[in-house]
Amino acid sequence: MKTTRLTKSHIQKIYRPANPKTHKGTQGHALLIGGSYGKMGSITLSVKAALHSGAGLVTAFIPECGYQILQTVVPEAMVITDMGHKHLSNIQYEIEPNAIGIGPGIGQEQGVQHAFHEFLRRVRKPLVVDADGLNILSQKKDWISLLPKNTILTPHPKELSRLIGEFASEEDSKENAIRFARQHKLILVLKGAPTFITDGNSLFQNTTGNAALATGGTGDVLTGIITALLAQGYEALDAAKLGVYLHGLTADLALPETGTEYFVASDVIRYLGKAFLSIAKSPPRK
Ligand SMILES: NC(=O)C1=CN([C@@H]2O[C@H](COP(=O)(O)OP(=O)(O)OC[C@H]3O[C@@H](n4cnc5c(N)ncnc54)[C@H](O)[C@@H]3O)[C@@H](O)[C@H]2O)[C@@H](O)CC1
Ligand SMILES: Nc1ncnc2c1ncn2[C@@H]1O[C@H](COP(=O)(O)OP(=O)(O)O)[C@@H](O)[C@H]1O
Ligand SMILES: [Mg+2]
Repeated sequence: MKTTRLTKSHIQKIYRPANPKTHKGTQGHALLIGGSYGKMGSITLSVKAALHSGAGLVTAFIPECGYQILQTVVPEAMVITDMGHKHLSNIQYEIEPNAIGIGPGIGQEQGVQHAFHEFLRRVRKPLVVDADGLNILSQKKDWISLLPKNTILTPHPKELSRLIGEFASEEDSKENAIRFARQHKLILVLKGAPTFITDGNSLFQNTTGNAALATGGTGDVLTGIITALLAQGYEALDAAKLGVYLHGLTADLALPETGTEYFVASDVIRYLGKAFLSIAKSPPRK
């Protein structure tokens, strides 16, 4: 399959600057579902990244033990807690988000698997599934059919091999991932160096990013960025392309200032403003 490189001009055709008259009610409501005891950092990073990617409202759905952490670290986010103390057990909420991201830090316990299954049976929104959400799907392959059309999956190579199996070469793995995306009508973000994106019919290769991103939590941040873009009404493939490009661009912009070693996942969020500004064709309108 022909590979299209995601250049700045390709991305500039996707990016839509905010309407000056917009308000938080029209900027999209992103719901991020994740976390467990010892892994609240993952969903906190996703939530923060969504807020810094233009979502008008962001809600976190987390196990009860994360309540104070979330409310303290990210006062801009709203929080709904699960009945489960350390892990998710029953994903129920009364809000109507425009997009949902699920998976970072949730673990794969029985109770979590059950809650995830019940969630999948009901969900009808634009969706991103990452991390342990993908690992659970790998164990329960028949749940893949419950994913809404154009759901975005964001596996790293290990998560991908759990999902579609091991192959002799990266090329074979990519070919099979493309087939998987086509068969299940999903968008796959094949994270790596570089990241590829496919909807099963076309394949895109990202051109941003560097080794500074090789640090825990940068994938959790990507989940928050893409979910926020979906919530703002970007089509799934566009949200994946724009999100992946901006995510890598933060590391490229940071590199001369931070170097590789110093850079952490929070720095992706810190440089998101500069990344958005550098793809804008003109300064933000008043
Ligand atoms: N601060 C936090 O709370 C963090 C929580 N995290 C959560 O921890 C859980 C486990 O996620 P992990 O991804 O760490 O565990 P996994 O077991 O899914 O993946 C780690 C394995 O994948 C391999 N791998 C990763 N990227 C690779 C690449 N580009 N090429 C080849 N191999 C690669 C690693 O070598 C390692 O063997 C998830 O729920 C995740 O969301 C992580 O996101 C890290 C940060
Ligand atoms: N050497 C690298 N060059 C470019 N991007 C990288 C590199 N290493 C990691 N990344 C990016 O960092 C992110 C890591 O995601 P992931 O493995 O899910 O991390 P975590 O689960 O810890 O948040 C992916 O977007 C991946 O493409
Ligand atoms: Mg990850």
